[in-house]
Amino acid sequence: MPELILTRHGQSLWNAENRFTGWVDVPLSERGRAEATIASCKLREHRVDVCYTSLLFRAMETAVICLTECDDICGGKTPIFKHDANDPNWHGWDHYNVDLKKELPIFPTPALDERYYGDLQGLNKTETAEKFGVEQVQRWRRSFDVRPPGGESLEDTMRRSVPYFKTRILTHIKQGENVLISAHGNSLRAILMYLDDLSSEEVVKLELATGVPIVYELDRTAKVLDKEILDK
Ligand SMILES: O=C(O)[C@@H](CO)OP(=O)(O)O
Repeated sequence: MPELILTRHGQSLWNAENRFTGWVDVPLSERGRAEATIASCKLREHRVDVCYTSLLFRAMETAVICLTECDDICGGKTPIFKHDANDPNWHGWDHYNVDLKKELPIFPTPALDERYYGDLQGLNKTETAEKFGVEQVQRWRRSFDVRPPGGESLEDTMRRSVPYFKTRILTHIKQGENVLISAHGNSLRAILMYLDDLSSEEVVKLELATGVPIVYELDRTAKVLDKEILDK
């Protein structure tokens, strides 16, 4: 049965500093790279045919580490970035290998970018809670439909991530291929909300750890059969 592996990127430099990040393109910390390496080892027994990431470097770094640190995951294929994510058959200047069957395509797409955090981007989360109150900041961070000032709600993020997930990414699952997605706390919360059929009240409690793969087994109609969180 096809597998769908979702991984939030490893710890970033701003996760370590407890700062709102959103669309700011912050790289992984040393610990984040170690988390991605551990994720790669945990996925040793799994095989990936195609990978999707956001356009943000921390998700790309995590994808590359996952696919190359323990390269059994690629089943002998070479991971290659495909820079036109809207064209599933795109072969531009990346196409140096004559045998397409030896490529493991990685599609970066803005549909999987983190929620845009608006005016909060760059601010320290604890200081922001002291200024605006813990409950208000928690509403901005975790509620389904409340927007942080100038930013996106989870619902807004879901409007771009879930249609792309359904029309583009699930197509691979329906063809029997295994997919790795490397993305962000909130773009993945939106996709998990869809996969696990969570209500807007339930999603408030959903927290995703950095660098921990979640493996779904689906059937060819994309119905979820099993789910395992590789947090041990
Ligand atoms: O800062 C961010 O972009 C996100 C994820 O790190 O934070 P939060 O935990 O508030 O969703």
